[in-house]
Amino acid sequence: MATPIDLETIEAAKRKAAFQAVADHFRSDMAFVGIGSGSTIVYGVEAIKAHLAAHPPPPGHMNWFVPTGWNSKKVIEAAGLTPITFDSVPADVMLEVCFDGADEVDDELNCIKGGGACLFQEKLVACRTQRRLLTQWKTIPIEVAPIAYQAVIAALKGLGSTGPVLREHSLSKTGPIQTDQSFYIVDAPFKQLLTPSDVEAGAEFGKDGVWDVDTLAKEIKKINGVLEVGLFHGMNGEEVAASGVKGRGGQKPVAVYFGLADGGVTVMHYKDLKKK
Ligand SMILES: O=C[C@H](O)[C@H](O)[C@H](O)COP(=O)(O)O
Repeated sequence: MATPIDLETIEAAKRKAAFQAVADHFRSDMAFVGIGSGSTIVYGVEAIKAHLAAHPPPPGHMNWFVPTGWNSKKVIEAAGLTPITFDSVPADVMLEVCFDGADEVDDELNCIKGGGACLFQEKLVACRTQRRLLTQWKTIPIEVAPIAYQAVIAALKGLGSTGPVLREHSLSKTGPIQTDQSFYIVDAPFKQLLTPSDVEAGAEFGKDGVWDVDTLAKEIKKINGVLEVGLFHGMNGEEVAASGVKGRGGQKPVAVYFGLADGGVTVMHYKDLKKK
């Protein structure tokens, strides 16, 4: 049996990955930077703070950090950085970069996010970002209107999810957990998702609960009462820009930084995947 990795090693690996992502992609002269949610991003913010201390921004220059939820804002503030709400970012401005964590990442950089109940605002910010960097449950978190959760669960079963459940506090008498939008989270297990390459290679989907990432994300978004789905798929911000669309980012990251138990960091960059 494999030896379980202790918590200290996991945290050290997350921290190292976050620091490397920041070293590779953050600059002190950036104006708007997205900050995701979760435990890994705490290290990302620590790295940004250290970077700014060592390389102060040009005189008079402001670095604005766009949080993806309440907790994310608190992490920014605790580091002495300046948060700005998503709706205060001028409409014609793109965020230069966004750092975030993920629950799962596949070989094509599709991600599952929402393990900590943050996904709607993360997707809002992602879709306004040129470059997203991620540091690393086969269940898919889905943010739903409280009044509709039972209907959503029934619809998810119709799509083939085996046992979607409403996420509750560990102390269940306190009820369902609520998101930053005061919505609920339904966790929906599905069979292993197919990637776009699997589909190109002819794999069948759409029956017996077998889906590809793109189609399943769209099908779940169509269910009445669903605000957002924790599948981050499709194009990344650089691909969107290259397609000629302005003022919009992409859901997928341009790179993922995996912290390893041996102290190393593995980087998956989308351009390298394309060369394969
Ligand atoms: O809902 C939470 C967010 O999507 C997080 O970014 C994701 O769960 C990864 O979190 P962590 O960095 O704690 O693994």
